[in-house]
Amino acid sequence: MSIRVAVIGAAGRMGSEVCRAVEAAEDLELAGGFDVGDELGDLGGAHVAVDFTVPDATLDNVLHCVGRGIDVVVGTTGWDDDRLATVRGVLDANPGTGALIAPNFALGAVLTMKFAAEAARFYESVEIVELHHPDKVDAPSGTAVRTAELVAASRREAGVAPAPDATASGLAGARGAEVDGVPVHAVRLRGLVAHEEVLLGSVGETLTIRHDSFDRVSFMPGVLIGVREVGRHPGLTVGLEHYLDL
Ligand SMILES: NC(=O)c1ccc[n+]([C@@H]2O[C@H](COP(=O)([O-])OP(=O)(O)OC[C@H]3O[C@@H](n4cnc5c(N)ncnc54)[C@H](O)[C@@H]3O)[C@@H](O)[C@H]2O)c1
Ligand SMILES: O=C(O)C1=N[C@H](C(=O)O)CCC1
Repeated sequence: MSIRVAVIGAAGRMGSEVCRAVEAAEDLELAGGFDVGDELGDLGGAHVAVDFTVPDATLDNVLHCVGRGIDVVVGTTGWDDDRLATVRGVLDANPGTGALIAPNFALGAVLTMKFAAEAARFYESVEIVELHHPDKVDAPSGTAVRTAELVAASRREAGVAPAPDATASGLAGARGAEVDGVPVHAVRLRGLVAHEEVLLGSVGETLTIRHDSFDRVSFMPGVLIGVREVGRHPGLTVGLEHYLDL
């Protein structure tokens, strides 16, 4: 039996790509595409809904799906602990339903986060540069925020001292935004899609871990893994790495 998939945000850059990927997959069936102004209802009888919308809309969409027992795969950014706790609460009331929320479905981006967290305890300094297309509405990227959190957790656990920084004066923003003590710098440039560099340094050496998504098709293998696996993972999962045995 094929998995029926609804796409919320279907008219957008990611949503339209997901519709194409679902239609091209033999084991999946597109139950419907939904965008602003559409009544979600039972999402066309979908087993799984995929949400690529905007940070302001995604929580309501997820609650709508989970409240009806529809598994949901979410790529939209803008999640924080309070919003995740709200989702957990609704999932507790709907046992058996699964939600996967992942800031990045590109397999290389997932590996970059993993490698960066692994490397972070060995270096004095770490900073993150994320580079995206200029139509992106949030900064820094959800991926960079998650990378910084994982890096910071790894350094905390290993007892690494804060990175050295003698800056005593400067223009606001020149040192980026601090996420969990890690400076994150956001570039918006026409021609880019989604890119991230994690820069690590100690005396006499640096290590740069870089990932580039040149095309939104790069996110589709990960999205389809999410769609196929979410039914086997009841409750809330944050990050595709948990479906990849990483
Ligand atoms: N997790 C990942 O791998 C990944 C990859 C790329 C983008 N993203 C994130 O996905 C999100 C969407 O990115 P995009 O480039 O496709 O944006 P986009 O602006 O091209 O598309 C968003 C779509 O959502 C629709 N929308 C807005 N509010 C809605 C609502 N209430 N109900 C239904 N549809 C609604 C918009 O009309 C639009 O068509 C962003 O948060 C982005 O950061 C995540
Ligand atoms: O294009 C976007 O917008 C992207 N958003 C995600 C993020 O904020 O991390 C993932 C990469 C592309």
